[in-house]
Amino acid sequence: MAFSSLPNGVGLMNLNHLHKELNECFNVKYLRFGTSKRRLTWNRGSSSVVVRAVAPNSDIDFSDQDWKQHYQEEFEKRFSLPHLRDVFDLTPIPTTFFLKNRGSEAVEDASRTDEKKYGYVNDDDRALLRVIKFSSPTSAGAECIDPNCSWVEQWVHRAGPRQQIYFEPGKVKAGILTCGGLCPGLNDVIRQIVLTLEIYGVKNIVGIPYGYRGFFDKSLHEVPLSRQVVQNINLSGGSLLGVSRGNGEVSDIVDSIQARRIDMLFILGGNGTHAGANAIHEECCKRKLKICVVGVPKTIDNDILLMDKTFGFDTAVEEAQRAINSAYIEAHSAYHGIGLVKLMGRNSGFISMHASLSSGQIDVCLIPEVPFKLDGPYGVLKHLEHLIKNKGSAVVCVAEGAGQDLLEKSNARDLSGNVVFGDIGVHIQQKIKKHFKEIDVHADVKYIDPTYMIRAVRANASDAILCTVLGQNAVHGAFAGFSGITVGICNTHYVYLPIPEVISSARCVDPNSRMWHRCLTSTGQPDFL
Ligand SMILES: Nc1ncnc2c1ncn2[C@@H]1O[C@H](COP(=O)(O)OP(=O)(O)OP(=O)(O)O)[C@@H](O)[C@H]1O
Ligand SMILES: O=P(O)(O)OC[C@H]1O[C@](O)(CO)[C@@H](O)[C@@H]1O
Ligand SMILES: [Mg+2]
Repeated sequence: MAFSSLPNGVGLMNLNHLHKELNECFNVKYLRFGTSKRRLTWNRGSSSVVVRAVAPNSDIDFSDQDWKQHYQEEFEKRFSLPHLRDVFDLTPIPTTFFLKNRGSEAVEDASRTDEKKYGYVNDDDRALLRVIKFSSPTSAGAECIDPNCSWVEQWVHRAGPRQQIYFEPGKVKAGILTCGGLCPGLNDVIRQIVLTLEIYGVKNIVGIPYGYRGFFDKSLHEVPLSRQVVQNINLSGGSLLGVSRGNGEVSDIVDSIQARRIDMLFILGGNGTHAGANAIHEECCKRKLKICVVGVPKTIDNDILLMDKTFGFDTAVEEAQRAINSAYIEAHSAYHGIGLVKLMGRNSGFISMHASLSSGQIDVCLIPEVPFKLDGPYGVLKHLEHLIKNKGSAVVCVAEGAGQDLLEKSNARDLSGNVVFGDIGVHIQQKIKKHFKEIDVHADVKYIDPTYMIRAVRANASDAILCTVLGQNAVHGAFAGFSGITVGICNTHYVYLPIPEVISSARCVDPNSRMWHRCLTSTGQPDFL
């Protein structure tokens, strides 16, 4: 990815590259200033997703004393939530979701409660997206709009139940699907969506098997869902509904949604799945279908923009830590032991960084966002030599997407079109063995690849709570009439965001952030360049 580097280390992205490398991480240090002129269409098969490109700051005239106001107006537009009212002339009805006194009699007599006034979220409620005021672009992790790094408030929509809804629950058919790779917590989210839908009064709830495939593979059938069916599913990992990768035509998928008479579709998945969800939403708008499409971001990689974290990430880190601990014990117990752990993280090193930090046992953490050399006087191998001599053992953690420039390029793609990476773990293992043989120093290398063990487990307590809130908010969002949105947590508050805003690029570890610097402090590793 080519950046034109500025003297202060700030990178400006070339728009042409965005189209080509949309799935990769950008360390763009200026915040986005989206303009409708700068919309970029991401074509894939028959589907198209509109994402707003990162505009160079030259688009903003900072000499205009009202530039902040213009920026905020533009921001407000970008983050406004698509609503059924944009397409239909609709009159809302009072909600059937009561916050208190949920006994059957109380529901009959809702007038007894004061909840009409309190406890609902107003459409005008907002949460702050950015909470740090950076004084300079050189401050750790600074994301600046203008060269002075001025403070500009950026508000996003608060999630939660509304007092007015746009569907009669008794007439609603709701569908749920899970797509992409597995992730701890999928069952928790499915469960919460079903429970919440039932509380609104929805009776017709179905699961679509194996992600989008369930819409176009005629041999697959809908799974009826109810409180009874989902009661205990959170006790195991995986997805009750199954997952898949692979392309379907968006028009076929919408044909199928239409034929099934689905009114609300809840889509749990990563960036690819969300791109599909947005394409489905746009196609529904085009066909004037009163269907709400609501996403719930799922990725252990934590690579979705703007969110504190995605569900499954905490659990993945906890599991990864166990693998690191085993590698440490092995390395520490062997004469000149070197433990090597490869963790998931296609474009983003969050799992590796956090597992390294939480374990406290890692000497070298390698992530996709930070280039490194294995050979040479400043390379990883030389450092391992030093560690073996001085400490007697070493433990290395490497993310799957790290150091891809050191491997032979392959053009292989998975069924969804994602690049299949070379195995950096095996490569490093071989290089370490070869290096120590060459210098005639004994080294006992133990390689652990816990990849699928990490994401097949059930959610831990903190993820289970996150899943609960996100699942419930997804249902509230659909009843509130929003479509083409996703749910998330920003600065500990729960919000709705337009899908294109969270998938316009992968969220990455910022090598200038405090967290990466903390990781370096903890490992004590040098720059490997
Ligand atoms: N641009 C797109 N338009 C329509 N559908 C898409 C698009 N990109 C991906 N998809 C579909 O989304 C589904 C999931 O995509 P993908 O395999 O990339 O997983 P993901 O959702 O990104 O999850 P993970 O984080 O596990 O990679 C696939 O069925 C794929 O066909
Ligand atoms: O082997 P699969 O199922 O394609 O999934 C692997 C991918 O899943 C991810 O964890 C994303 O969910 C990536 O880090 C990894 O490349
Ligand atoms: Mg993906």
